[in-house]
Amino acid sequence: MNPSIRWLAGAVGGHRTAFLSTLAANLTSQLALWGIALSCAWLVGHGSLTAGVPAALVLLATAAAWWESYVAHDLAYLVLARLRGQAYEAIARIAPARLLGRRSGDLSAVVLSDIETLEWLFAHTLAQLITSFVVLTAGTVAAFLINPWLPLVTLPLACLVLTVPLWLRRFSSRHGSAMRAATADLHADVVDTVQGLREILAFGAVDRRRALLADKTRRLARAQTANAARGGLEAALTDVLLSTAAAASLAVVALTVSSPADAPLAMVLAAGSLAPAAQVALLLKEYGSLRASADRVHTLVTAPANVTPSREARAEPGDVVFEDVRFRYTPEGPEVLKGVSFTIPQGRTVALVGPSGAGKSTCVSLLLRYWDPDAGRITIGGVPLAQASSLVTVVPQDVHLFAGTVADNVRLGAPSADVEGPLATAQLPIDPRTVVGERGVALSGGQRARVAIARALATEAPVLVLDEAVANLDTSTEERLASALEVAAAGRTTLVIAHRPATIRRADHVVVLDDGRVVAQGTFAEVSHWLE
Ligand SMILES: Nc1ncnc2c1ncn2[C@@H]1O[C@H](COP(=O)(O)OP(=O)(O)OP(=O)(O)O)[C@@H](O)[C@H]1O
Repeated sequence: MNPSIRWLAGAVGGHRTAFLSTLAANLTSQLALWGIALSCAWLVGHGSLTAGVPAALVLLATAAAWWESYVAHDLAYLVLARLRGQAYEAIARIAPARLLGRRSGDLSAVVLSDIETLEWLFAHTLAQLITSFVVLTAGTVAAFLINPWLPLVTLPLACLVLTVPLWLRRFSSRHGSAMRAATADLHADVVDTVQGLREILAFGAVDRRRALLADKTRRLARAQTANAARGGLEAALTDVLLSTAAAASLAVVALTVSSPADAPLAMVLAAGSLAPAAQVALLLKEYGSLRASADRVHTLVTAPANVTPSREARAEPGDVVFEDVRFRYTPEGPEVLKGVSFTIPQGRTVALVGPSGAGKSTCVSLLLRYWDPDAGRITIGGVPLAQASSLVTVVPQDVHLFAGTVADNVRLGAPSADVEGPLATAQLPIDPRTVVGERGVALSGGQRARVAIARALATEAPVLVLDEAVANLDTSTEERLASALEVAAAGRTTLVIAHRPATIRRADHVVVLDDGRVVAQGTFAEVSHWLE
């Protein structure tokens, strides 16, 4: 069995009772259906059984089918909920490092559509496969007891039917992967289009975008057509084999059953071993797409973390120290930080400056523990960052606001924090109940930046990272904000990345980075010739 499918089948282990209920209900329903056919066949042949037996079995089969549908879907959605939780944890664990290589639409396709596809595995496949094999075995044994010739014909043909999905398995896997990949690709482009709608309209790119989406839709349609054509071929082959088996069974019954009264029963017993084989073939028709989805979910959920797990100790505020920090984004990529050392004394502000690509944002990413350094270390108050990362908060360069109110966004890192105080410090005179719209579209760029500042202040973390936080503001707002930040930074250990001389001048200490190295540090006056 494919390792991803095996891993997913193992996920059912946490819901053993629901799985056993599904199995029992499916078995009861299948055996009751078989019993209906057998009792009716007996009735037709002998006329001695009362109609009460098939009627009771009909009731039993109906109740069991209803119960099975209920518990199978209960089981499926329990497992899907757990998988979604695992996918979310994986995204949190690997973000943002590994996510940088993936498109957000592709990621949401894994979390939404791939996991949803697996519903078929949990609600309609696992228990049903076991039941089909039980009914197949019982049917073959019963047929052997009544007429030893019957299984000699039906069993080889039933086994042949079971192998039909295997004949085309290579194609099924290929079609399934192509279909899931095309779905995810289209999903990613739709999400990208919706997110960038304003730019698309502003730059008159609607037609080109529509053509791109139409192209991706055609690619998906081609993958679906190929998959459906293979499914049709599988169904046709299965039908040919089943028809051959039915005709052969009829011949065996005609040649070997002496009493006409036993003939209907013999035919039903023959069908008893063929029907489960047909059901297995039908269930496995979706194998390719299930496998592709399982692979994608498995890859995400088992992706290793970028950083060692945090072990928050009772870290106290103190100096933030970078000691000979070295880092590269990928093992084969260039070294981006080549032994960076500097200190941000407790309660002071350090400005990190340097040309584009010098490694300033990388230092911030390491301080926020998106990645761990390859060598060297970062400490706060002498404690390794892994035990002190809750002391750090950030005002990022690209602010993301969630749909909701200003207060919801300010409280992102501190759910019970006071909102008015941080908003006042960030100099944002706004009603905290104001709805910000998706990604904060209802606010101006300057307002969004100030919500981000209030959000960072609300956490009361003693180490503050400002990544070009004033980039979105006009000159007068920037000046007001800069003075507000000075108040906020008082008592906090602050690292500012800024290109503006005014911001750099206000810092207590300036660290100049170039090509991943600290090339100078000191007061603004001491390093000013590096900044020209
Ligand atoms: N996710 C990434 N994967 C691979 N390389 C990266 C990644 N992020 C940044 N880099 C590379 O690392 C180097 C340092 O980038 P960084 O963003 O830290 O520079 P910076 O000084 O902040 O630049 P800027 O002022 O333009 O923002 C650059 O060469 C950049 O191309």
